[in-house]
Order: sequence, then C-alpha cells, then structure tokens
Amino acid sequence: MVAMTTNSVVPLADAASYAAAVEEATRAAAAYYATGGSTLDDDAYDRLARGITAYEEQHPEEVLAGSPTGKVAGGAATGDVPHTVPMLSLDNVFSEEQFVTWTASVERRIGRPVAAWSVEPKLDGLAVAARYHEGRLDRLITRGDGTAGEDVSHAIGAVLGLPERLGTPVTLEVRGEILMTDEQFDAANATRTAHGAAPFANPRNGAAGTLRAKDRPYRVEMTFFAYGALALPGSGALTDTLGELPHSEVLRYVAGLGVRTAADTEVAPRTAGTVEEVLAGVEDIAGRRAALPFGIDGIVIKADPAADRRDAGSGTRAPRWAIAYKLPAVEKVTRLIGVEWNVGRTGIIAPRAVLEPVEIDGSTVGYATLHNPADITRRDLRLGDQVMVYKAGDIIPRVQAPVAHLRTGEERPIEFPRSCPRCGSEIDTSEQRWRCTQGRDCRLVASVSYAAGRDQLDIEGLGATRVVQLVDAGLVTDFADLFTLERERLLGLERMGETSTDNLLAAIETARTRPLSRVFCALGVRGTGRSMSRRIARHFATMDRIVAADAEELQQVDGIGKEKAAAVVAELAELAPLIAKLVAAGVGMTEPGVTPPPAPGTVAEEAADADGGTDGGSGLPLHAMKVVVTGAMTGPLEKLSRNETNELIERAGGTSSSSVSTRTSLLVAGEKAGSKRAKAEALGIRIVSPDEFAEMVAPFLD
Ligand SMILES: NC(=O)c1ccc[n+]([C@@H]2O[C@H](COP(=O)([O-])OP(=O)(O)OC[C@H]3O[C@@H](n4cnc5c(N)ncnc54)[C@H](O)[C@@H]3O)[C@@H](O)[C@H]2O)c1
Ligand SMILES: [Zn+2]
Repeated sequence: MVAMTTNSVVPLADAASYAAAVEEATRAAAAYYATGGSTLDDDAYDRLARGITAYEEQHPEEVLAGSPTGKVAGGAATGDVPHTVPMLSLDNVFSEEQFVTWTASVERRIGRPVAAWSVEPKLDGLAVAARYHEGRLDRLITRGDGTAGEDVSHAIGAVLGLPERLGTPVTLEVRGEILMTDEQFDAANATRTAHGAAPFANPRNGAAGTLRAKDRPYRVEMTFFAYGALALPGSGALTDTLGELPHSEVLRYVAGLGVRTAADTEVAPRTAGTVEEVLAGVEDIAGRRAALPFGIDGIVIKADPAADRRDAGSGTRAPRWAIAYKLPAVEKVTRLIGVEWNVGRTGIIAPRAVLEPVEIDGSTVGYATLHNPADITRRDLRLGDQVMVYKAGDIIPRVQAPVAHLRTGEERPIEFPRSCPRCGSEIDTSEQRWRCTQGRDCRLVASVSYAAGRDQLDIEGLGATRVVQLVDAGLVTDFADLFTLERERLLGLERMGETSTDNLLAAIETARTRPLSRVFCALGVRGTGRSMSRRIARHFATMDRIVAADAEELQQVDGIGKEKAAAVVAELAELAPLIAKLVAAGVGMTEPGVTPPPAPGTVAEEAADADGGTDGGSGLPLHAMKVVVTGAMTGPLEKLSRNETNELIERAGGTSSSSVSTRTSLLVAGEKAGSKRAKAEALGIRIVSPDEFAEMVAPFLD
C-alpha cells in the first residue's frame, strides 16, 4: 500500500479569511512559477488551496474572480505565445480508493473499459513545450496559463535531453518537464554562490528560476524528460500517426528521435492492463522515489489508447484521461538552529544540521546531514536560516539549501572547528571530507585523554598532545597501558626529559589510588558522567559488584532507568578486558567508606533495607540530605572544583544536586548566590555559608 498523502486543510472561517487566503495563494503561486521564490513550501500551499476549495464549495456565491481554483497554475502564470492545444494541469488522487473511483468515472464516460494504462513518474519540475521544425529546435515555451505561455527559447542549449537537432527532420511539438537533478542542483548552487547570488532553495525552484533568467553571467545545466508529443502545422503525415498512436508508443517514437524520456531511468513508464497492475506500478515507482537522482512528487496514470483519450476529453484545468496519484510531500521548510560536528570511526569529521523539529512524511525530523564543510560554504548556509529539508523513505534527511528570500539579516555564519572536536588533534582539510589527523586512533586519543581528565583519573601533565605522542609511539592502546609505562621508553620520546618523565610517572602513580567512582567514570560508559559514576560507585562499592550486576540491579541506582541499565550492562561487557587489565595493573577498584550491598536475593538484603538503606551512612553529617551549592566558595572550599565539592558532599552521606526544589535539604550559598538563594528562601530551605558548611563536613575535608 502506498502511504496516503496528508491532505489536511487550512480552515477558513469567514469571507475575510477566504479573501486573505486567495490573496496569499495567488501571491505564492506567482512567485512559485516566476522565480521559484515562493514563501510557502508545497505542502503549505496545497493545504491553503484545499482550504480555499472547501470554502468555495460551502459558499459558491462568494467565489472571487481571482481564486486559483480550477485554473492552470492557479491563474498566476501568463504568457503571450499561444499553445496549439491547451497545456493543462492534472487532477489528483491521494489513495487507491480514490484512484479506483476515478478509473470507473473515465470508463463510464467513454462507455467501455480502458484497454491499457500508462504508469509514469510525475517529474517535479516545470512543463515546457519544445517546438521542432524540420528537426531543429526553434522555440521553447512555458505552460503559462495553459492557453499561452512565455517564450524561454534563450534556455535552448542549457537543457540536457533536449537536443537542438533531431535524428530525423520532422516537425512536431514535444512536451515534457524541465528539472534539475540533485547533481545539477548542487552544481547550480555552487556556481550561484561563487557569483555572489543567493542559492536556490530546492531543485524545482532552481529549474523555475533558471528557465526564465536571461543574461546571467554564468550558465547552469538542467534536464528535460519528454512525456508527450503532438503535431504542429507542417507535421504532414506525422499528424495522423501522432493522433493515432497509443501514448506509450508516442513516447517511444520521441525517444527514437533523440529526445530524453524517463525510459532510461529506474522509474521508466510502463503500461498496465488492469487496475491491480497499475497499483503495483504505482507502488514500485513510489518505492524507488528516495533513491532517484531527481525529484518526483507522484505517479501519473494515463489512458494509453488514443481513442480513449480522445473520447474522455479535457476540462478547462485538466485532461479527463489522466490523473496524478500524489505522493506525500518530502520537503519542508524549517529553521537551522545549530551545526554539530561528529567524528566517525575512521576520523571523518562530518557536520550535522540541528533543526527546529519538523514533521515530514509521518516522522519528526530534528537532524539532517550536511555532508561536508565545503557543502556548507557552497550553499552559503547560515545559522538561523530557514532551510528546505528533504526526507523520503529510509534515507537520512538532508538540507537542500537555505530559503534565501526568507532571510531576516539576523542569520550568523556557521563556525567550523579548528581542531578535532573529539580528540583535539589537528584536522586534515585537504580533501572535501575533513578528517582528524589521528584517523582511526582518534577515538583512542579521545578516550585516553578523557580518562586522564580532571574529573576522572586526574593525571597532571597528560594533555591531549602528550596522549597523541604516546599513541603515535605505540606505547598506549588503551588507558590501562598508562599504568605500565616504562621510564626508559618515555625518555626516548621527544620533549620528554628526566623531570617531565618522572613527574608524569608520579602523577600516574597517584592515579592508581583514585576511588572507584573516578576509575569507573574514566571508562567512559555512555550516560555515566561524574555524578552518575559516583552514584554507581557508592551503590556497589566495588568494581566486581558493578560488573556482576544485571540490568535489574543497576536500576536500583537513582537515575538509571530500564533502557539505560541495559545499555550500561552491554557496554560493561565489552569493557571487560580493559577492566581486567586495570585490575592487573593494580588500579584501585573500591569506593572508600562504602560497604558493598548484600548479594541480591539474600535475606540480608531485607535486613539492610529495614536498617534504612544499603550504604550504612546514617551516622554521616549529611545523611539523606539533598545539597545544592551555589555562588562563589570561600574558605576551605575555595580551592575545590564543583566536582570535588560534590564528591565531598557524597562522602559525607548527602547527594548533590544543581537545582533548588522542595526536596532540597540544604543550600550552601557563597557570594553572588542570586536566584537559587532567593528560591531557597522562598521555600524555607536551610541556607548555610561556605564556612559553616566546611565545619559541618570537616572530617571529610582532606
Ligand atoms: N509553494 C508554492 O507556493 C506553490 C504555488 C503554486 C503551486 N505549487 C505546487 O504546484 C503544484 C501544482 O502545480 P501544477 O498546477 O503545475 O500541477 P502539478 O504539477 O501538480 O501537475 C501538472 C503537471 O505535472 C507535470 N508532469 C510531471 N510529470 C508528468 C507526466 N509524466 N505526464 C504529464 N504531466 C507531468 C506537468 O508539468 C504538468 O503540467 C501543487 O502541488 C503545489 O504544491 C506550489
Ligand atoms: Zn580526533
């Protein structure tokens, strides 16, 4: 089953909002067909148009002359070159059911079953008529209002698939769609921004803007796909042939002349004998949409035999022998709020767009790929831009381009990283895709640097550069190797004299005796930062018990839910060899002052619970207290980092928290305490100065 298109409607309550909607739709459509620069995305336009239609059905006497309903191009396009046969739009269906109803109405009208249907992609570009005289392309005309279009012959020569000369010197008009492939779109925007022009928001706008632009100092390429042909005065014998051939054979004939059709794409037109076969074709084309190198917005189904088309005839806006089976919109406009730089397994540094979440085709999109830094430059993307986002099928959403005419002037440039965002090393920018110079070692450098960091093992003198040096020399393949570094090997490294070597070894020696909470934190298990690591360490007391815990036991730790527990268990299983290595190197694996909980399932567990908790901390000064620290610390607390202060609170039996609430027991307020102090006062929470607090926890200050 092909997904039903969302055909929601903008509700219009009264004549005034109806009139405003007509005006807005007309303005949008005029911009859409002229330059591609509409302020609405297609989904928004279609909802507005459906709202207008719904209102007109309810109030037929109020229909405004300027209404877009029932007109080709919503009445917003014009032209002065008459079409020999009107160039119409298409009616839509949005579901199999509606499609089946439509086929029945066609067959009722012609009084017989339709013998064959042509099922083809609905190419998302602009309709043009290409007039060939004796094999030479001499005029290119837009659809305009359907009866007359605009002469855009200046574009001849810039459109792939539309040859200036045919293989045979025939006279005929070929009709089809001009569009930009994704590749042509990217190239067009690169050329545009290089010339200081605003980028196109999407391929369709690119094609619309390019087709009508004259006198540009540069040329950008487009592609043509034919989907029909008709005779012109002077066609001679061809007039009868084109009038009698089934549609599918007209396409084959046109392709034979050297004009491009969709026949050489993944979504080649096909004929189908039954409604079931048509629907299978619809499903097949819809399923290939995401992978196509150009945009489609539906599937067009046409009666194939010439007689059926002739007998069905046409309305003023659309033929009765064809229908567009619309697919859901895959493009929406939303705001670019940030850019993240992620480092892949091999060190590739890839930007990712952070978007104001937007619903596209049934899923919410909050991130989109930006490929590489050059891509950002080429599209002149800026933070705060309204951007066109594309998401079809299972593909990763991508940012097409900014919608430049929606800029407010508040947009800011996107900053590129100067060093690897993961490990801090230099970036190799010589290729389009940036790469951390550490390549596959990037993760290793980052994880060793993290383990040595201040809140983990706190190894002084082991910054990122030194870590890179150790990794490059092959001395370290994980952070456990730090504990078995040999003095001689270190002395052999550049810039490692006796003093720095001995200082480093001494710092590592100190790190060997860090409490479990820090060693655990150093493992870098996802979702276990310093405070979570402390909670885990205080709950289990030893590494053995942490490693032995199953997901259920882990959930007893405050702040660990079901999903996180499972993830931690899985990650710890992977880290088992590293943990064993740390144990072998004599690294501390216990949390001082904490007794391990009884083994799960034993009677002792209940006894301990009755006793008021498993950590036996009831004699501690901050027992069962939630403590918030704010403002500048003075006295004995002054030299402690926030993390060390939090550790102190926990050693003294409390839990630390960063925000004041009714559950807060104590606020330690230093100078410039501000809003947290005011809130604590309002809630009647006990407030102490840093000095008073230092006294309370004096035995735990080391
Ligand atoms: N964003 C805006 O402001 C805005 C304004 C106006 C219209 N629009 C969009 O334009 C659409 C309506 O445009 P429309 O009136 O041009 O109709 P349409 O694009 O929905 O359908 C008719 C057109 O389909 C094209 N087509 C593609 N493949 C074809 C094939 N194989 N056979 C026959 N025709 C084929 C032809 O160009 C034809 O003119 C709406 O979906 C709307 O979203 C958007
Ligand atoms: Zn790196």
